Amino acid sequence: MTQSLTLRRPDDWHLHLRDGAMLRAVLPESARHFARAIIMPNLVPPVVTGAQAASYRERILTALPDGMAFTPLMTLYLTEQTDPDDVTAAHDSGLITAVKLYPAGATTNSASGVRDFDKVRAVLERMADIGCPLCVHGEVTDPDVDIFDREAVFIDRVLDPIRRATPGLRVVMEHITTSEGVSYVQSAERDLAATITTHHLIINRNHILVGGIRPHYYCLPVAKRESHRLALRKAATGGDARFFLGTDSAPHVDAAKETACGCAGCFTATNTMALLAHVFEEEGALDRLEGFACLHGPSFYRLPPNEDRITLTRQDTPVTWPQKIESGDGPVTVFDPGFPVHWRVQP
Ligand SMILES: NC(=O)N[C@@H](CC(=O)O)C(=O)O
Ligand SMILES: [Zn+2]
Ligand SMILES: [Zn+2]
Repeated sequence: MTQSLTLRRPDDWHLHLRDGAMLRAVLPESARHFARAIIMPNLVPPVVTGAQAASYRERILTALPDGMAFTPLMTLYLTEQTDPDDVTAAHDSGLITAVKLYPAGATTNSASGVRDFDKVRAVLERMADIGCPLCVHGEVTDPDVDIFDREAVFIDRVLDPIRRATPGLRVVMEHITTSEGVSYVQSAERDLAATITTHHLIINRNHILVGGIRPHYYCLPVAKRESHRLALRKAATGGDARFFLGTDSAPHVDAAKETACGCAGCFTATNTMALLAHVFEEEGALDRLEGFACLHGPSFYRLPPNEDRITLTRQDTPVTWPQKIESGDGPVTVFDPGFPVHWRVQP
């Protein structure tokens, strides 16, 4: 029996497109299914000013193949030197949708991130005034904190103090990976939401480490134990509008992943919607996929939902997708869930 599911066209509220040849290779993978995406600014060098965001936006639009529609929602990379007036101008003109906070050293290309949170206080206050959301990579970088505890410790030591000190600041905890992250978001009546990735609904830390080390499952925040994965599944499929899709699709060429010190990031743009249909079906929540992938994000960002539709169909034989995308600098491995998937997005 063929089952089908029609949804509003989804958006991706956390996406890495990179630049140059990699941008040209991965952009169609997202634009094929997604109408809009929040574009992460962690290029080398990062997208720090409004002028840099404007030129990155142009490069994305230039890389978009003819006939494809896609709206990049730009972000600025917050540094200790960020000028509140530049943020205001970029936000008021509609150029940027959010500002991204990376604790210095927390993840890929985060060296210019924030070390001393007092130094960004004025920018955060300005963002609260103008209604510009802050997207947060929520991990402490303190070497004494175990990598599996870094998200929970960040909430207590950094995020909650920032939110208390900056009433009205609208915050998205990006790519949450823990039950503590879920509970923290649920504890806030307003001004707080979280993105959840596709891969964190599928893998736990055993998938990375048992039976051999799997570099393509290594991302940051690193996948946690099974109880956390289950908490994320419950949050994503539970219908709560504070949780929405941010794939964190983060391409790295295989040579940078399959090496002694491999980069963090899972590339899921190609098969995310099929995988989400699988996950939501398993949870008996197919009717809530549209909320998670198409409605809750626009509602938080105060944007209209997309008017056009996509259709997912379920077929008896497992679907296939390319195992790798050629990037110009080498192949990028597409996330492999490790189980057969029967859903596909109708072309
Ligand atoms: N998620 C990752 O593991 N990597 C991201 C950075 C990030 O989102 O933290 C990347 O840019 O590769
Ligand atoms: Zn991150
Ligand atoms: Zn990311």
